[in-house]
Amino acid sequence: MIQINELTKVYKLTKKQMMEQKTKKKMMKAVDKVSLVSKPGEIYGLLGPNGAGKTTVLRCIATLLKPTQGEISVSGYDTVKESEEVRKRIGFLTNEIKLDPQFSPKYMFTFFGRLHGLDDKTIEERREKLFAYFGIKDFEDKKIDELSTGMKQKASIAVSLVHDPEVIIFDEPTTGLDIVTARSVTDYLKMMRDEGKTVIISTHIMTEAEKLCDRIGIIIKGNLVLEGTLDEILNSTNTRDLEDAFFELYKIHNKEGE
Ligand SMILES: Nc1ncnc2c1ncn2[C@@H]1O[C@H](COP(=O)(O)OP(=O)(O)OP(=O)(O)O)[C@@H](O)[C@H]1O
Repeated sequence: MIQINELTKVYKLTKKQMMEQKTKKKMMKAVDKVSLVSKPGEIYGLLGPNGAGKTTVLRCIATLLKPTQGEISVSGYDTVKESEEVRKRIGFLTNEIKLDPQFSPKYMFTFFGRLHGLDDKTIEERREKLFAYFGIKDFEDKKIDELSTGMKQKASIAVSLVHDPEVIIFDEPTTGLDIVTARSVTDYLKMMRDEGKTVIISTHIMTEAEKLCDRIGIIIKGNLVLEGTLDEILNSTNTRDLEDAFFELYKIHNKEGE
């Protein structure tokens, strides 16, 4: 279970960032009082456009960023005060975390397994299962550097699951993957959901959110503007699909200067 209570994250901008973003403001509020609950046995999807704050929310849950205000608990542990306990229980995937290019998927899997305190037999069993499922065996001994984007993503996913975490936090898990590989990832997420794990993902792909997520939170400019099952979202926006619902909300919540 993930419980987020009024999470606000403000970034201090460097001079370079101020120039790039053409702003005189020294602070940037990326997430504004977001509250949500992601439950075991459910896939929660954070859906939003580029820069909406999805990665920031997921990084705060994963203890990589400290909230400016608000609290987050994962399986009852506070992400700031009990970050070690949280880290033991989560599998985190993000595009920005790269596997060491010099090593192979097999080496990285064993390395992270040992880091989590697993014995070699358990690591081997998990590797067999995950590498077979994601079709990693054919390239398990190749250097990460020599792998395609899809192969790297598959290896990163397997490594993030080495300790069989109860909470899965995946930032845009299918970005850059072909349709076959993307389906194997979303099927795996469903399997973990059905095993009773807590799964939260971010996406900007409407069909993925529609098909995969049990509940969807729509985030625009750092605000969680609507949350619910697909049916609840369509009912409350009086629309027929998620894309239409999203644009209805976008018109209201993306006004300049807000
Ligand atoms: N380290 C940082 N310093 C300053 N600003 C940042 C930093 N990280 C993110 N931001 C800004 O915070 C806002 C939210 O970014 P975030 O990456 O959380 O959005 P996102 O919804 O994940 O976007 P995307 O879909 O493009 O990955 C953006 O305006 C971004 O430029």
